[in-house]
Amino acid sequence: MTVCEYRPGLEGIPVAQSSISYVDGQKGILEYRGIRIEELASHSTFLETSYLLIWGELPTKEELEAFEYEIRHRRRIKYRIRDMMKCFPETGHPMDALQASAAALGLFYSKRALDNPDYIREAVVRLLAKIPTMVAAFKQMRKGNDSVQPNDDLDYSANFLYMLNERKPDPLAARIFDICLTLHAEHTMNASTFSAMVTASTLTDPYAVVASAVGTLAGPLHGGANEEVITMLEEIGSVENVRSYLEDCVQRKSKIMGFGHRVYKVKDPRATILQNLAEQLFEKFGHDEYYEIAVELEKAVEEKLGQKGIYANVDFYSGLVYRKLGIPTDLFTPIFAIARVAGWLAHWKEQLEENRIFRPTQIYTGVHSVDYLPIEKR
Ligand SMILES: CC(=O)SCCNC(=O)CCNC(=O)[C@H](O)C(C)(C)COP(=O)(O)OP(=O)(O)OC[C@H]1O[C@@H](n2cnc3c(N)ncnc32)[C@H](O)[C@@H]1OP(=O)(O)O
Ligand SMILES: O=C([O-])CC(=O)C(=O)O
Repeated sequence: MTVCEYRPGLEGIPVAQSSISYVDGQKGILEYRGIRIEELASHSTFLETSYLLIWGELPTKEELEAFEYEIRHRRRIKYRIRDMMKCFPETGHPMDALQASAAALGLFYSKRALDNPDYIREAVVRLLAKIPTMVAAFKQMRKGNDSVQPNDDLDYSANFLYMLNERKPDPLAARIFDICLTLHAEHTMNASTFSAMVTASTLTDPYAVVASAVGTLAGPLHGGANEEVITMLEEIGSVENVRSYLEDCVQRKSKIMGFGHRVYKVKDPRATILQNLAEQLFEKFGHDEYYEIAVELEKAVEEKLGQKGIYANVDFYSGLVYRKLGIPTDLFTPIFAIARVAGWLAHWKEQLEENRIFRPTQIYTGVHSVDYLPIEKR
């Protein structure tokens, strides 16, 4: 066996063979199953893209209709899960609520049959269907309200916005939200997907797989950055303050949220699409004062840090889109999770096809043969 050198963060070390997605970080290319993200954003829907990611091919009309139908009729969550969520502290973060609720699904659907394609499909449908309902339910319950029941007349994205805001969304808003989900659905071996795969490799249930991935996505270096971007734009406050804010960050060696990526060394192609979506929303629903600050910050970061390959990533403009859709800031990362469930499940399914438990090694840096010191002598 070849022993590799230690690389912090496993940088550049392949941990799987996968045919799900591809990134060229120098050229700014992202493909799902070989199809460019720009194509999918223009022509596909989130559920069609999820099918593509999970089953490897675009569905026929009949396959897509059947998939959408199954999901539409699995959106409701059990009253016991709703009751459990009512007991969550209302000040708790929605990502923690989502992680707990996703894990709780395992209590209800505990019979595992990982070698049965029907079981896999059932779990995929259930998770894609119920995760948005859980996110919307917590949003209502933390205000002391009952959750809004799913509306069977509405498609996936329109229904989520409906459950969130208690009114049918504008069609453009729903379409733009759906594109956001497509953009966030998958991204090769990112931290939360790796977490999902490590969990999957023990042959545990898919709810545990998704719950561990949600916990990993929550951090500010990963999916949690979309929320932090808005906090940062608030802190900057005006276009005039952008350059001094950036200088200060560089001096303090603190990270500018929504910039930098392990793989992309140019602007993330999804950031370009998200910026365009934000502009479409501003045109129809009015401007956002933070947009000019964001554009100026992107320009300043490019000038200052572009030579180090630090450019806007997917988390930089997404928050500006969600704000215009009336979504509270602390729901931005749960929305990322709603989308990334598709990618996590695609990798779960792929992992099961040729599973080996993840068990890397470590380089021990501790001591040996130390005598035990009784407590009174320490
Ligand atoms: C969905 C997603 O997960 S997209 C990423 C979302 N995360 C963020 O936006 C948080 C801010 N960005 C970051 O923290 C990083 O760019 C990461 C975590 C995304 C990638 O990290 P890594 O590949 O490990 O890069 P690392 O953190 O080692 O940075 C390499 C160099 O670039 C600098 N750098 C990287 N990102 C940034 C940033 N956002 N702001 C300022 N400097 C940065 C580092 O300080 C480091 O500089 P040095 O070599 O002079 O010490
Ligand atoms: O790929 C990564 O490291 C981070 C990620 O999930 C993404 O960019 O969507």
